[in-house]
Amino acid sequence: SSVGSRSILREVSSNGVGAVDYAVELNATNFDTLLRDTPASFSVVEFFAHWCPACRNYKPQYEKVARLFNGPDAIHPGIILMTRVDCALKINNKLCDRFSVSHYPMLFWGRPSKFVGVGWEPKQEKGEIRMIDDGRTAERLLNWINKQIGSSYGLDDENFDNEHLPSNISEHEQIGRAVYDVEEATATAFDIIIEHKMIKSGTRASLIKFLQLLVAHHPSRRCRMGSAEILVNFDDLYPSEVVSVVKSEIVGSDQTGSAKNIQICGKEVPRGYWMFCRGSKNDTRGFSCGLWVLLHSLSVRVDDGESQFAFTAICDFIHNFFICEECRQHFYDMCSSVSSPFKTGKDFALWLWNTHNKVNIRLKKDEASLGTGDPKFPKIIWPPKQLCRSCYKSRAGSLDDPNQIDWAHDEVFKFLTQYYGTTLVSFYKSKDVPQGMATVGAIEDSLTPTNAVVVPVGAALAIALASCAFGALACYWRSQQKNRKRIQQWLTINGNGNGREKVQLQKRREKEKKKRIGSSQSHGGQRPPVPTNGLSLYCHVSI
Ligand SMILES: Cc1cc2nc3c(=O)[nH]c(=O)nc-3n(C[C@H](O)[C@H](O)[C@H](O)COP(=O)(O)OP(=O)(O)OC[C@H]3O[C@@H](n4cnc5c(N)ncnc54)[C@H](O)[C@@H]3O)c2cc1C
Repeated sequence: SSVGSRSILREVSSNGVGAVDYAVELNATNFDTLLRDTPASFSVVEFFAHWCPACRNYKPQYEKVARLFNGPDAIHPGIILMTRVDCALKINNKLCDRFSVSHYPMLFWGRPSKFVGVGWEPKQEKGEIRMIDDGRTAERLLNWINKQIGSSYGLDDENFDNEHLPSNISEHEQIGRAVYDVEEATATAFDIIIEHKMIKSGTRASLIKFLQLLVAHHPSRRCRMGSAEILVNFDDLYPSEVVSVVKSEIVGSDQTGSAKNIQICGKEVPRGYWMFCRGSKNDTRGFSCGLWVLLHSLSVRVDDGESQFAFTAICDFIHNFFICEECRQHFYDMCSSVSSPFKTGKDFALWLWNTHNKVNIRLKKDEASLGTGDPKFPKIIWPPKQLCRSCYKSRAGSLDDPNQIDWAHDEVFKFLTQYYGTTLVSFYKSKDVPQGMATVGAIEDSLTPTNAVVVPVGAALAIALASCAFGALACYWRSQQKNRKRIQQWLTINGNGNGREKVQLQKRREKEKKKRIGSSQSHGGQRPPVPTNGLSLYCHVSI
């Protein structure tokens, strides 16, 4: 079964008896991928067997801890990924052997990337993966964890707080995690568009333009690939009114249903929580912060020749698809006040930065009078001197008005490029991923492409498609349109045609589409139940 955090972390699965499971169930097919891609700093992996009575008794204890860290309402999200692997499933045999599982439940601790592609042996006690030797109850497990990371989490923690972002870590270091928020914002924006049925004849072109921008310049490779897939299948996924009439005649059904299955940044996203954009109070930052970071990260990646295109793509996207009425209106007013087209990427990036500062100033006043701001993240003119001293030419000027500050614009642009370019993706890059794995990682800085990219052929094709960006897509897009026209002409010439021909035509198109997308399915079987030896705390396994 698919165990993306989308289905488990976000919606938190029901375990069939009314309660929910917070721990993410992994299996041999997704173990490495999920642990490699998680933004969490640490991971606990519980090896268990569903037939083991001790494991069943232990489950509520484990879940009490998992509740704190996993799921959309986690009190401390994004720090520890709590997972479990069912060793009684045949599919997991090798995986459980890899970790020398000798009893159930058996718990391990480590940085998520340290679990990828490796195993554990009893002699390895001092290695980077550690066996948790005292986690028999929820209290003891949480104490064990607290000792490892110097935290003071409690099972009764209820307050939403931001203490997981240690105050001694600068914003500059934290931005490295923002790439996960950029993914989250992209997927959330897309979910909102689908949920609110916002793709209409008047907004289609604007979405296509924005998707083109994402394909070319999104800092996350998996979002680039997802955007490319949506773009090339756009007509099938979101038929325009004219086409949808023709299509529904052919297949006799409404095609728009398939749109819901598209996950623009892969099935793990949205995860349901924010990292860099997490506020100190619920609902203060999150999506709108992630959206700003996405826009800035796009703005520093566009070339001079694309700057005007990027400007209109972003303005139109916010105008048509940002569901905050006041925000979209104000932003569009600022877009409309631009009188001459942008000629350089630098001018466009600086315009967006300045526009964001104007929003900050306005909101600073509103939040002060209404008390609606996040006390830990007050609106400021950005970047402050602590982040970029060289951005300020002199000390003079009012910090309440960006226009009165004597900005060193070249320095501001240099800073923006660094901050939203290389630093934004640095956290992922610095993650210790085993050799060979790094090249198939989901996120990669498009400003600093690596030379030696080794990927499977299928992925290479998709990446190539994504990298070719505007040119290839425009070309592909046009050929798709032509194909569609040909079909329409064919239908017109043949009138209603006979039913069999239409069905054949539709089947051929479906087949071609399937070929393009490819399919991946996991298979699992069950190992026959093994009798227990009656131990109440652990079930031993002979290996
Ligand atoms: C296009 C758009 C228009 C909006 N308009 C409105 C509105 O009219 N009214 C309203 O109430 N809310 C509006 N919002 C939401 C609002 O701007 C904030 O996103 C929200 O209040 C959360 O604020 P935050 O503290 O997370 O910081 P945000 O303003 O969301 O900024 C996110 C991060 O960007 C960085 N940053 C801050 N300023 C700049 C800058 N000038 N240049 C580059 N990076 C910067 C900082 O690291 C900051 O943490 C808008 C959002 C967007 C995306």
